[in-house]
Amino acid sequence: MSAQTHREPEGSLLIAWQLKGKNVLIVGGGEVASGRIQHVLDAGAAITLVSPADGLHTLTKSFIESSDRITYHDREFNPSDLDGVDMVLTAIDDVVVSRDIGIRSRTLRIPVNVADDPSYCDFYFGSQIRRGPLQIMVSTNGKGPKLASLIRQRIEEAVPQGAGEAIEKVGLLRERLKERAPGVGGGIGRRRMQWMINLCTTWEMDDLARLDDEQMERMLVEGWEKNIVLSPEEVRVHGSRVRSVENN
Ligand SMILES: C[C@@]1(CC(=O)O)c2cc3[nH]c(cc4nc(cc5[nH]c(cc(n2)[C@H]1CCC(=O)O)[C@@](C)(CC(=O)O)[C@@H]5CCC(=O)O)C(CC(=O)O)=C4CCC(=O)O)c(CCC(=O)O)c3CC(=O)O
Ligand SMILES: NC(=O)C1=CN([C@@H]2O[C@H](COP(=O)(O)OP(=O)(O)OC[C@H]3O[C@@H](n4cnc5c(N)ncnc54)[C@H](O)[C@@H]3O)[C@@H](O)[C@H]2O)C=CC1
Repeated sequence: MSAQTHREPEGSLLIAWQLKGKNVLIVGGGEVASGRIQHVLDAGAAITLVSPADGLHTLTKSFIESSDRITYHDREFNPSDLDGVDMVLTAIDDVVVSRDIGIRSRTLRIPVNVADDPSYCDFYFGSQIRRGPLQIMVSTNGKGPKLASLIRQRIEEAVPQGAGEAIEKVGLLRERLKERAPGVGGGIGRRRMQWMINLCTTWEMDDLARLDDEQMERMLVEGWEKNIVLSPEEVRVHGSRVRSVENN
């Protein structure tokens, strides 16, 4: 056994939780809650927001006014707010009520984040970067949130400009490839994956970001069908093949 296996685990599970169409209860409407609202809206969920109107942050107010996915209640938390929700986030300035919500949520087996007490959290937030479908989260597992934020800023500077757009285009191309060559697993799966790997490793991100509809079609008809990956030059200049990568 390696030394690694003897150590107490210090991490948490990093996953991209799919919340589209789910119901999230947010208790509190201050600055921290406004950040939570943004993240949950980005994830496509519906929000029930419970917080007295006199404590609302300006950002929270603007979310309530502009989003049709927020149901707002101008009052304090009530235990029946937990009925039928898929996730609970509390960001209030009352640690007794916070912990009570944490305990009730756990009893009901609803995943909960209590902003002011990590020991009542089933999961933590992290410092996030979003560029289209690209999502990067820095977590220090509760040890140093401010440092997480500073590290995130350094990563932000290092992420290539076209990364979000490149991922968007690769996503579209993968969908079209699966339509053209359907089937799960087996030989076709292996061939599709090798072709995508060759494409992603030989093309610059900026070139991927510039791919248009017609060029994608050419890559599939003249590339995939012949088991090669066309170069950006070949894709842009129809017919004149300059360089291509064999798909093996
Ligand atoms: C455990 C966790 C639970 C959770 O919130 O999910 C948690 C807990 C607590 N934070 C506290 C304080 C601060 N939090 C921030 C900022 C952020 N906090 C975030 C996440 C997390 N904070 C989770 C772990 C994150 C990780 O693992 O790294 C970020 C990353 C994401 C987000 O909130 O969206 C966001 C940065 C977003 C960005 O900039 O990108 C700042 C800095 C600032 O405000 O500028 C301060 C003051 C400075 C400091 O303390 O570092 C306190 C009070 C401590 C006290 O009383 O002393 C607690 C409670 C406690 O620790 O007991
Ligand atoms: N996890 C994190 O990243 C951070 C956590 N915190 C902690 O998070 C908590 C919230 O911070 P802020 O948003 O800055 O506070 P805030 O004071 O701006 O907002 C608190 C909100 O909770 C509402 N509220 C209070 N009691 C309520 C109840 N019983 N039911 C419903 N709503 C209620 C208030 O009306 C207000 O809208 C604080 O305890 C703070 O220490 C602070 C900074 C970062």
